Amino acid sequence: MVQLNQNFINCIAQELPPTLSLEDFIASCDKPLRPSLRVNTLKIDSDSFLARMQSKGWQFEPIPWCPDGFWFTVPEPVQPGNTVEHLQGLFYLQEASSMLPPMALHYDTAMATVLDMASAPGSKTTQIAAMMHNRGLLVSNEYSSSRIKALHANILRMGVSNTALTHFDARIFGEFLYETFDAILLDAPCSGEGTIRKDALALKNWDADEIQSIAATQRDLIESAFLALKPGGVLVYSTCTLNSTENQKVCHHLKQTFTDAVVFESLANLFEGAERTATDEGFLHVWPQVYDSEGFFVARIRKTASISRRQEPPQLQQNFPFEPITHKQYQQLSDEVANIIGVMLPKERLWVRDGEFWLFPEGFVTLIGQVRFQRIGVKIATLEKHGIKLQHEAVMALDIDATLAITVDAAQAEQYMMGRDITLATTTKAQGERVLLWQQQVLGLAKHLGNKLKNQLPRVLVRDNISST
Ligand SMILES: C[S@@+](CC[C@H](N)C(=O)[O-])C[C@H]1O[C@@H](n2cnc3c(N)ncnc32)[C@H](O)[C@@H]1O
Repeated sequence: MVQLNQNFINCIAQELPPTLSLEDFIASCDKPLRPSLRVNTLKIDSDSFLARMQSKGWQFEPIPWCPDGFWFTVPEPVQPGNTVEHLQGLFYLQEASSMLPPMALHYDTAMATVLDMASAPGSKTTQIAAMMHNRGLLVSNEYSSSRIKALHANILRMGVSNTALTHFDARIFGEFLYETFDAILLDAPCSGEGTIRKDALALKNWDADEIQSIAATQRDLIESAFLALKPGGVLVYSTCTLNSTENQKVCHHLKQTFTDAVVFESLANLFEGAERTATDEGFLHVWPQVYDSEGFFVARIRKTASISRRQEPPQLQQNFPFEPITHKQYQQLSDEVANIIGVMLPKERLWVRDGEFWLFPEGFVTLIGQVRFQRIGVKIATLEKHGIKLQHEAVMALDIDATLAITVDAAQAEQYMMGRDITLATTTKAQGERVLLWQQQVLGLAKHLGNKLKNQLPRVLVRDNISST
Protein backbone atom coordinates (compact mmCIF):
# COMPACT_ATOMS: atom_id res chain seq x y z
CA MET A 1 0.00 0.00 0.00
CA VAL A 2 1.39 3.37 -1.01
CA GLN A 3 2.30 5.78 1.81
CA LEU A 4 1.73 9.41 0.89
CA ASN A 5 2.73 12.15 3.26
CA GLN A 6 -0.12 14.66 3.88
CA ASN A 7 2.15 17.63 3.10
CA PHE A 8 2.89 16.04 -0.26
CA ILE A 9 -0.82 15.57 -0.98
CA ASN A 10 -1.44 19.24 -0.10
CA CYS A 11 1.34 20.30 -2.42
CA ILE A 12 0.00 18.17 -5.29
CA ALA A 13 -3.53 19.49 -4.72
CA GLN A 14 -2.17 22.95 -5.53
CA GLU A 15 -0.07 21.84 -8.48
CA LEU A 16 -2.58 19.66 -10.34
CA PRO A 17 -4.06 21.29 -13.43
CA PRO A 18 -7.85 21.82 -13.21
CA THR A 19 -8.45 19.06 -15.78
CA LEU A 20 -7.09 16.36 -13.42
CA SER A 21 -8.49 15.14 -10.12
CA LEU A 22 -6.60 14.51 -6.89
CA GLU A 23 -8.54 11.26 -6.36
CA ASP A 24 -7.34 9.90 -9.72
CA PHE A 25 -3.79 10.93 -8.87
CA ILE A 26 -3.85 9.12 -5.51
CA ALA A 27 -5.48 6.05 -7.08
CA SER A 28 -2.81 5.93 -9.81
CA CYS A 29 -0.01 6.06 -7.19
CA ASP A 30 -1.28 2.72 -5.87
CA LYS A 31 -1.36 1.02 -9.26
CA PRO A 32 1.61 -1.15 -10.24
CA LEU A 33 3.61 0.15 -13.20
CA ARG A 34 3.29 -1.58 -16.56
CA PRO A 35 6.68 -3.15 -17.39
CA SER A 36 8.30 -1.57 -20.43
CA LEU A 37 11.45 -1.99 -22.50
CA ARG A 38 13.33 -0.27 -25.26
CA VAL A 39 14.76 -2.30 -28.13
CA ASN A 40 18.46 -1.62 -28.65
CA THR A 41 18.60 -0.67 -32.32
CA LEU A 42 22.40 -0.71 -32.20
CA LYS A 43 21.95 -4.50 -32.27
CA ILE A 44 18.55 -5.40 -33.66
CA ASP A 45 15.58 -3.66 -35.29
CA SER A 46 12.29 -3.61 -33.42
CA ASP A 47 10.39 -5.86 -35.86
CA SER A 48 13.02 -8.61 -35.62
CA PHE A 49 13.15 -8.31 -31.83
CA LEU A 50 9.38 -8.50 -31.49
CA ALA A 51 9.15 -11.50 -33.81
CA ARG A 52 11.88 -13.25 -31.84
CA MET A 53 10.27 -12.66 -28.45
CA GLN A 54 6.66 -13.19 -29.58
CA SER A 55 7.67 -16.72 -30.59
CA LYS A 56 8.44 -17.25 -26.87
CA GLY A 57 5.09 -15.90 -25.72
CA TRP A 58 6.08 -12.28 -24.98
CA GLN A 59 3.39 -9.74 -25.82
CA PHE A 60 3.93 -6.10 -26.74
CA GLU A 61 2.07 -2.83 -26.92
CA PRO A 62 3.78 0.16 -28.58
CA ILE A 63 4.62 3.23 -26.49
CA PRO A 64 3.26 6.18 -28.50
CA TRP A 65 6.27 8.49 -27.99
CA CYS A 66 9.11 6.06 -28.71
CA PRO A 67 9.20 3.94 -31.88
CA ASP A 68 11.41 1.33 -30.20
CA GLY A 69 9.66 1.37 -26.80
CA PHE A 70 7.04 -1.19 -25.77
CA TRP A 71 4.97 -2.15 -22.77
CA PHE A 72 5.21 -5.92 -22.49
CA THR A 73 4.15 -9.05 -20.65
CA VAL A 74 6.06 -12.32 -20.39
CA PRO A 75 4.89 -15.87 -19.65
CA GLU A 76 5.53 -17.11 -16.09
CA PRO A 77 8.19 -17.65 -14.74
CA VAL A 78 10.38 -15.65 -17.16
CA GLN A 79 12.45 -12.87 -15.61
CA PRO A 80 13.29 -10.50 -18.47
CA GLY A 81 16.57 -9.37 -16.87
CA ASN A 82 17.81 -12.98 -16.72
CA THR A 83 17.30 -13.84 -20.36
CA VAL A 84 20.12 -14.39 -22.82
CA GLU A 85 18.66 -11.60 -24.97
CA HIS A 86 19.05 -9.14 -22.10
CA LEU A 87 22.69 -10.09 -21.60
CA GLN A 88 23.21 -9.83 -25.35
CA GLY A 89 22.09 -6.21 -25.03
CA LEU A 90 19.06 -6.53 -27.30
CA PHE A 91 16.88 -4.47 -24.94
CA TYR A 92 16.92 -2.16 -21.93
CA LEU A 93 14.29 -2.38 -19.20
CA GLN A 94 13.31 1.28 -19.15
CA GLU A 95 10.22 2.99 -17.81
CA ALA A 96 8.07 4.35 -20.62
CA SER A 97 8.07 8.01 -19.56
CA SER A 98 11.86 7.93 -19.14
CA MET A 99 12.09 7.45 -22.94
CA LEU A 100 10.64 10.95 -23.43
CA PRO A 101 13.68 13.17 -22.75
CA PRO A 102 15.93 11.60 -25.44
CA MET A 103 13.00 11.76 -27.88
CA ALA A 104 12.61 15.46 -27.07
CA LEU A 105 16.35 15.97 -27.54
CA HIS A 106 16.57 14.09 -30.80
CA TYR A 107 13.60 15.83 -32.40
CA ASP A 108 14.99 17.97 -35.20
CA THR A 109 18.39 18.46 -33.49
CA ALA A 110 21.97 18.10 -34.78
CA MET A 111 23.60 15.50 -32.54
CA ALA A 112 27.30 15.28 -33.42
CA THR A 113 28.55 16.23 -29.96
CA VAL A 114 26.23 15.48 -27.06
CA LEU A 115 26.53 15.74 -23.28
CA ASP A 116 24.44 13.69 -20.85
CA MET A 117 25.15 15.51 -17.59
CA ALA A 118 23.69 13.04 -15.07
CA SER A 119 23.66 9.70 -16.79
CA ALA A 120 23.74 6.69 -14.42
CA PRO A 121 22.53 3.99 -14.66
CA GLY A 122 22.40 4.77 -18.37
CA SER A 123 18.89 4.24 -19.72
CA LYS A 124 18.85 7.57 -21.53
CA THR A 125 22.54 7.57 -22.45
CA THR A 126 22.16 4.20 -24.19
CA GLN A 127 19.00 5.51 -25.89
CA ILE A 128 20.86 8.61 -27.11
CA ALA A 129 23.79 6.48 -28.34
CA ALA A 130 21.32 4.36 -30.34
CA MET A 131 19.77 7.52 -31.85
CA MET A 132 23.29 8.64 -32.80
CA HIS A 133 23.91 5.19 -34.38
CA ASN A 134 27.10 5.03 -32.31
CA ARG A 135 28.48 7.94 -34.39
CA GLY A 136 29.82 11.28 -33.13
CA LEU A 137 30.70 11.87 -29.50
CA LEU A 138 28.53 11.38 -26.44
CA VAL A 139 30.03 12.53 -23.12
CA SER A 140 28.20 10.68 -20.33
CA ASN A 141 28.80 12.11 -16.89
CA GLU A 142 27.91 10.76 -13.47
CA TYR A 143 28.79 12.28 -10.10
CA SER A 144 28.05 9.34 -7.83
CA SER A 145 30.93 6.85 -7.66
CA SER A 146 28.63 3.99 -6.69
CA ARG A 147 26.38 4.52 -9.74
CA ILE A 148 29.21 4.68 -12.29
CA LYS A 149 29.66 0.90 -12.16
CA ALA A 150 26.10 0.26 -13.37
CA LEU A 151 26.47 2.95 -16.05
CA HIS A 152 29.61 1.33 -17.32
CA ALA A 153 28.08 -2.18 -17.33
CA ASN A 154 25.03 -0.96 -19.30
CA ILE A 155 27.17 0.83 -21.88
CA LEU A 156 29.18 -2.34 -22.46
CA ARG A 157 26.12 -4.62 -22.56
CA MET A 158 24.33 -2.39 -25.06
CA GLY A 159 27.38 -2.21 -27.36
CA VAL A 160 27.79 1.56 -27.10
CA SER A 161 31.08 2.74 -28.62
CA ASN A 162 30.70 6.52 -29.03
CA THR A 163 30.79 7.43 -25.34
CA ALA A 164 33.43 9.07 -23.16
CA LEU A 165 32.64 8.75 -19.44
CA THR A 166 33.36 11.48 -16.91
CA HIS A 167 32.90 11.61 -13.14
CA PHE A 168 32.24 15.21 -12.04
CA ASP A 169 29.81 17.40 -10.25
CA ALA A 170 28.17 18.63 -13.46
CA ARG A 171 28.45 22.24 -12.27
CA ILE A 172 31.94 22.24 -13.87
CA PHE A 173 30.86 21.74 -17.48
CA GLY A 174 29.83 25.35 -18.14
CA GLU A 175 33.39 26.52 -17.57
CA PHE A 176 35.47 23.47 -18.53
CA LEU A 177 33.58 22.58 -21.72
CA TYR A 178 32.18 26.02 -22.50
CA GLU A 179 29.98 26.17 -25.66
CA THR A 180 31.14 22.72 -26.79
CA PHE A 181 27.97 20.65 -27.34
CA ASP A 182 25.26 20.59 -30.01
CA ALA A 183 22.82 18.97 -27.62
CA ILE A 184 22.70 18.43 -23.85
CA LEU A 185 20.46 16.31 -21.67
CA LEU A 186 20.20 17.35 -18.04
CA ASP A 187 18.15 14.55 -16.47
CA ALA A 188 18.54 16.21 -13.12
CA PRO A 189 18.82 14.71 -9.64
CA CYS A 190 15.38 15.35 -8.13
CA SER A 191 12.98 14.45 -5.32
CA GLY A 192 11.56 11.57 -7.41
CA GLU A 193 7.86 12.21 -6.75
CA GLY A 194 7.02 10.60 -10.09
CA THR A 195 8.53 7.26 -9.06
CA ILE A 196 5.98 6.47 -6.35
CA ARG A 197 4.48 3.61 -8.38
CA LYS A 198 7.85 1.86 -8.36
CA ASP A 199 8.61 2.55 -4.71
CA ALA A 200 5.60 2.83 -2.40
CA LEU A 201 7.70 4.36 0.40
CA ALA A 202 9.44 6.95 -1.81
CA LEU A 203 7.33 9.83 -0.46
CA LYS A 204 6.81 8.73 3.10
CA ASN A 205 9.22 11.40 4.37
CA TRP A 206 8.51 14.06 1.76
CA ASP A 207 9.83 17.41 2.95
CA ALA A 208 9.29 20.87 1.37
CA ASP A 209 12.67 22.18 2.63
CA GLU A 210 14.46 19.36 0.88
CA ILE A 211 12.78 20.36 -2.38
CA GLN A 212 14.13 23.90 -2.05
CA SER A 213 17.62 22.54 -1.56
CA ILE A 214 17.39 20.16 -4.56
CA ALA A 215 16.03 23.01 -6.71
CA ALA A 216 19.08 25.14 -5.81
CA THR A 217 21.33 22.37 -7.20
CA GLN A 218 19.12 22.08 -10.29
CA ARG A 219 19.42 25.82 -10.95
CA ASP A 220 23.21 25.56 -10.79
CA LEU A 221 23.18 22.53 -13.08
CA ILE A 222 20.90 24.08 -15.71
CA GLU A 223 23.07 27.22 -15.84
CA SER A 224 26.15 25.05 -16.28
CA ALA A 225 24.39 23.09 -19.04
CA PHE A 226 23.41 26.28 -20.84
CA LEU A 227 26.99 27.58 -20.77
CA ALA A 228 28.30 24.25 -22.13
CA LEU A 229 25.82 24.39 -25.03
CA LYS A 230 26.87 25.85 -28.41
CA PRO A 231 24.79 28.80 -29.63
CA GLY A 232 21.98 27.27 -31.70
CA GLY A 233 22.12 24.07 -29.64
CA VAL A 234 19.33 22.35 -27.72
CA LEU A 235 19.12 21.56 -24.01
CA VAL A 236 16.57 19.12 -22.63
CA TYR A 237 15.86 19.50 -18.93
CA SER A 238 13.99 16.59 -17.33
CA THR A 239 13.10 15.23 -13.92
CA CYS A 240 11.01 12.35 -12.60
CA THR A 241 9.30 14.65 -10.12
CA LEU A 242 6.04 16.58 -10.17
CA ASN A 243 6.37 19.84 -8.21
CA SER A 244 6.86 23.07 -10.16
CA THR A 245 9.74 24.24 -7.92
CA GLU A 246 12.00 21.58 -9.46
CA ASN A 247 10.45 21.80 -12.91
CA GLN A 248 8.89 24.92 -14.45
CA LYS A 249 10.57 27.28 -11.97
CA VAL A 250 14.05 25.93 -12.79
CA CYS A 251 13.42 26.61 -16.49
CA HIS A 252 12.07 30.09 -15.75
CA HIS A 253 15.13 30.76 -13.61
CA LEU A 254 17.28 30.00 -16.67
CA LYS A 255 15.20 32.40 -18.77
CA GLN A 256 15.53 35.14 -16.15
CA THR A 257 19.28 34.61 -16.01
CA PHE A 258 20.04 34.49 -19.74
CA THR A 259 16.92 36.30 -21.02
CA ASP A 260 16.59 36.30 -24.81
CA ALA A 261 19.23 33.62 -25.38
CA VAL A 262 16.75 31.14 -23.84
CA VAL A 263 13.85 30.01 -26.00
CA PHE A 264 11.40 27.36 -24.83
CA GLU A 265 10.46 25.10 -27.76
CA SER A 266 7.06 23.47 -27.52
CA LEU A 267 6.85 19.70 -27.18
CA ALA A 268 3.09 19.69 -27.69
CA ASN A 269 3.57 17.99 -31.08
CA LEU A 270 6.28 15.53 -30.04
CA PHE A 271 3.83 12.65 -30.54
CA GLU A 272 0.10 12.19 -30.94
CA GLY A 273 -1.44 12.93 -27.56
CA ALA A 274 1.49 15.00 -26.25
CA GLU A 275 -0.79 18.03 -26.05
CA ARG A 276 -2.59 16.29 -23.16
CA THR A 277 0.40 16.93 -20.90
CA ALA A 278 1.76 20.13 -22.47
CA THR A 279 1.93 23.25 -20.29
CA ASP A 280 1.43 26.79 -21.60
CA GLU A 281 5.20 27.06 -22.14
CA GLY A 282 5.22 23.84 -24.19
CA PHE A 283 6.85 21.72 -21.48
CA LEU A 284 5.54 18.17 -20.96
CA HIS A 285 4.32 17.65 -17.41
CA VAL A 286 3.40 13.97 -17.31
CA TRP A 287 1.09 13.15 -14.41
CA PRO A 288 1.04 9.38 -13.77
CA GLN A 289 -2.68 8.95 -14.47
CA VAL A 290 -2.55 10.50 -17.96
CA TYR A 291 -0.54 7.85 -19.84
CA ASP A 292 -0.59 5.25 -17.03
CA SER A 293 3.16 5.73 -16.47
CA GLU A 294 5.62 7.23 -14.01
CA GLY A 295 5.41 10.98 -13.50
CA PHE A 296 7.89 13.02 -15.56
CA PHE A 297 8.74 16.54 -16.62
CA VAL A 298 10.50 17.45 -19.89
CA ALA A 299 11.46 20.86 -21.27
CA ARG A 300 13.21 21.62 -24.55
CA ILE A 301 15.24 24.82 -24.60
CA ARG A 302 17.15 26.37 -27.50
CA LYS A 303 20.16 28.64 -27.00
CA THR A 304 19.86 31.38 -29.56
CA ALA A 305 22.99 33.40 -28.75
CA SER A 306 26.42 33.02 -27.19
CA ILE A 307 26.77 33.78 -23.46
CA SER A 308 29.96 35.27 -22.00
CA ARG A 309 32.14 33.06 -19.89
CA ARG A 310 31.99 33.73 -16.19
CA GLN A 311 35.64 32.90 -15.52
CA GLU A 312 38.91 32.74 -17.39
CA PRO A 313 39.23 29.51 -19.43
CA PRO A 314 40.76 26.79 -17.28
CA GLN A 315 44.31 25.61 -18.04
CA LEU A 316 44.60 22.62 -20.34
CA GLN A 317 45.58 19.46 -18.49
CA GLN A 318 48.89 17.85 -19.34
CA ASN A 319 49.80 14.15 -19.23
CA PHE A 320 47.12 12.60 -21.38
CA PRO A 321 47.94 8.91 -20.81
CA PHE A 322 47.25 7.73 -24.41
CA GLU A 323 49.43 7.83 -27.53
CA PRO A 324 48.19 7.55 -31.11
CA ILE A 325 48.72 4.01 -32.44
CA THR A 326 51.96 3.51 -34.43
CA HIS A 327 52.00 2.10 -37.93
CA LYS A 328 53.54 -1.18 -36.72
CA GLN A 329 51.03 -1.57 -33.88
CA TYR A 330 48.20 -0.85 -36.29
CA GLN A 331 49.36 -3.60 -38.66
CA GLN A 332 49.54 -6.09 -35.82
CA LEU A 333 46.13 -5.13 -34.40
CA SER A 334 44.29 -4.94 -37.70
CA ASP A 335 45.54 -8.39 -38.82
CA GLU A 336 44.16 -9.95 -35.66
CA VAL A 337 40.89 -8.01 -35.76
CA ALA A 338 40.35 -8.82 -39.45
CA ASN A 339 41.05 -12.51 -38.79
CA ILE A 340 38.59 -12.87 -35.89
CA ILE A 341 35.77 -10.45 -36.66
CA GLY A 342 36.46 -9.14 -40.16
CA VAL A 343 36.34 -5.49 -39.11
CA MET A 344 38.52 -2.71 -40.54
CA LEU A 345 39.28 -0.23 -37.74
CA PRO A 346 39.88 3.48 -38.50
CA LYS A 347 43.56 4.15 -37.67
CA GLU A 348 43.00 7.80 -36.73
CA ARG A 349 40.69 6.80 -33.88
CA LEU A 350 42.99 4.17 -32.35
CA TRP A 351 45.01 5.07 -29.26
CA VAL A 352 47.30 3.05 -27.03
CA ARG A 353 47.92 3.04 -23.28
CA ASP A 354 50.00 0.48 -21.34
CA GLY A 355 49.57 -2.27 -23.93
CA GLU A 356 45.84 -1.56 -24.41
CA PHE A 357 44.31 -0.56 -27.76
CA TRP A 358 41.32 1.78 -27.59
CA LEU A 359 38.91 2.99 -30.25
CA PHE A 360 37.98 6.59 -29.41
CA PRO A 361 34.63 8.14 -30.42
CA GLU A 362 34.62 10.32 -33.55
CA GLY A 363 35.76 13.87 -32.82
CA PHE A 364 37.03 13.01 -29.34
CA VAL A 365 40.53 14.43 -29.89
CA THR A 366 39.21 18.00 -29.68
CA LEU A 367 38.49 17.40 -25.98
CA ILE A 368 41.92 16.09 -25.04
CA GLY A 369 43.30 18.02 -22.06
CA GLN A 370 40.06 19.88 -21.33
CA VAL A 371 38.75 17.53 -18.62
CA ARG A 372 39.77 14.19 -17.19
CA PHE A 373 37.94 11.16 -18.60
CA GLN A 374 37.20 7.94 -16.74
CA ARG A 375 36.93 5.89 -19.88
CA ILE A 376 36.99 6.75 -23.56
CA GLY A 377 35.30 4.66 -26.26
CA VAL A 378 35.93 0.93 -26.40
CA LYS A 379 38.88 -1.21 -25.34
CA ILE A 380 39.51 -3.23 -28.48
CA ALA A 381 42.40 -5.45 -27.43
CA THR A 382 45.33 -5.89 -25.10
CA LEU A 383 48.88 -6.89 -25.90
CA GLU A 384 49.66 -10.15 -24.08
CA LYS A 385 52.69 -12.43 -23.94
CA HIS A 386 51.38 -14.51 -26.86
CA GLY A 387 50.14 -11.62 -28.97
CA ILE A 388 47.03 -9.49 -29.31
CA LYS A 389 43.94 -10.44 -27.30
CA LEU A 390 40.60 -9.13 -28.48
CA GLN A 391 38.25 -7.88 -25.74
CA HIS A 392 34.67 -8.93 -25.04
CA GLU A 393 33.49 -5.30 -25.17
CA ALA A 394 34.92 -4.92 -28.67
CA VAL A 395 32.88 -7.78 -30.10
CA MET A 396 29.78 -6.46 -28.30
CA ALA A 397 30.18 -3.03 -29.90
CA LEU A 398 31.58 -3.63 -33.40
CA ASP A 399 29.67 -4.73 -36.43
CA ILE A 400 31.30 -8.12 -36.86
CA ASP A 401 31.39 -10.37 -39.95
CA ALA A 402 29.01 -13.19 -38.99
CA THR A 403 30.59 -15.61 -41.49
CA LEU A 404 33.69 -15.76 -39.27
CA ALA A 405 31.67 -16.58 -36.15
CA ILE A 406 30.44 -19.88 -34.72
CA THR A 407 26.72 -20.33 -34.16
CA VAL A 408 25.58 -22.18 -31.03
CA ASP A 409 22.17 -23.49 -29.99
CA ALA A 410 19.99 -22.38 -27.06
CA ALA A 411 21.41 -24.88 -24.56
CA GLN A 412 24.97 -23.94 -25.53
CA ALA A 413 24.14 -20.24 -25.24
CA GLU A 414 22.93 -20.81 -21.67
CA GLN A 415 26.08 -22.80 -20.84
CA TYR A 416 28.22 -20.00 -22.23
CA MET A 417 26.45 -17.36 -20.13
CA MET A 418 26.96 -19.58 -17.08
CA GLY A 419 30.69 -19.45 -17.73
CA ARG A 420 31.05 -23.06 -18.91
CA ASP A 421 33.03 -24.50 -21.80
CA ILE A 422 31.02 -26.05 -24.65
CA THR A 423 31.92 -29.57 -25.78
CA LEU A 424 31.60 -30.02 -29.55
CA ALA A 425 29.94 -33.07 -31.12
CA THR A 426 32.67 -33.47 -33.73
CA THR A 427 36.34 -32.64 -33.54
CA THR A 428 37.76 -30.35 -36.24
CA LYS A 429 40.95 -28.34 -36.70
CA ALA A 430 41.39 -25.76 -33.91
CA GLN A 431 40.40 -22.27 -35.10
CA GLY A 432 41.59 -20.23 -32.10
CA GLU A 433 39.70 -17.16 -30.88
CA ARG A 434 36.15 -16.92 -32.36
CA VAL A 435 32.96 -14.99 -31.73
CA LEU A 436 29.92 -17.05 -30.71
CA LEU A 437 26.50 -16.19 -32.09
CA TRP A 438 23.12 -17.27 -30.89
CA GLN A 439 20.18 -16.45 -33.15
CA GLN A 440 22.42 -14.16 -35.24
CA GLN A 441 23.40 -12.07 -32.21
CA VAL A 442 26.77 -11.93 -30.48
CA LEU A 443 27.23 -13.79 -27.18
CA GLY A 444 30.95 -13.18 -26.74
CA LEU A 445 34.33 -14.77 -27.42
CA ALA A 446 35.47 -18.37 -27.06
CA LYS A 447 38.60 -20.26 -28.02
CA HIS A 448 37.94 -23.04 -30.52
CA LEU A 449 40.24 -25.87 -29.44
CA GLY A 450 39.06 -28.49 -31.95
CA ASN A 451 36.87 -30.52 -29.59
CA LYS A 452 35.49 -27.73 -27.42
CA LEU A 453 34.84 -24.02 -27.16
CA LYS A 454 36.75 -22.62 -24.21
CA ASN A 455 34.71 -19.96 -22.48
CA GLN A 456 36.19 -16.42 -22.61
CA LEU A 457 33.24 -14.56 -21.09
CA PRO A 458 34.54 -12.07 -18.47
CA ARG A 459 33.90 -13.52 -15.00
CA VAL A 460 31.86 -10.47 -13.91
CA LEU A 461 29.28 -11.25 -16.59
CA VAL A 462 28.81 -14.91 -15.68
CA ARG A 463 25.29 -15.71 -14.42
CA ASP A 464 23.92 -18.72 -12.52
CA ASN A 465 20.30 -18.33 -13.52
CA ILE A 466 19.88 -17.62 -17.16
CA SER A 467 17.15 -18.54 -19.59
CA SER A 468 17.02 -18.76 -23.36
CA THR A 469 13.29 -19.51 -23.49
C1 LIG B 1 17.63 11.06 -12.49
S1 LIG B 1 19.14 10.34 -12.18
C2 LIG B 1 19.77 10.03 -13.79
C3 LIG B 1 19.17 8.86 -14.51
C4 LIG B 1 19.82 8.60 -15.85
N1 LIG B 1 19.79 9.79 -16.69
C5 LIG B 1 19.20 7.46 -16.59
O1 LIG B 1 18.33 7.71 -17.43
O2 LIG B 1 19.57 6.29 -16.37
C6 LIG B 1 20.10 11.69 -11.67
C7 LIG B 1 21.56 11.40 -11.51
O3 LIG B 1 22.23 12.61 -11.16
C8 LIG B 1 23.35 12.27 -10.35
N2 LIG B 1 23.81 13.51 -9.70
C9 LIG B 1 23.51 13.98 -8.47
N3 LIG B 1 24.13 15.16 -8.26
C10 LIG B 1 24.82 15.43 -9.38
C11 LIG B 1 25.69 16.49 -9.79
N4 LIG B 1 25.93 17.52 -8.98
N5 LIG B 1 26.27 16.42 -10.99
C12 LIG B 1 26.02 15.40 -11.82
N6 LIG B 1 25.21 14.37 -11.52
C13 LIG B 1 24.62 14.40 -10.29
C14 LIG B 1 22.78 11.20 -9.43
O4 LIG B 1 23.81 10.42 -8.88
C15 LIG B 1 21.90 10.40 -10.40
O5 LIG B 1 22.60 9.32 -10.95
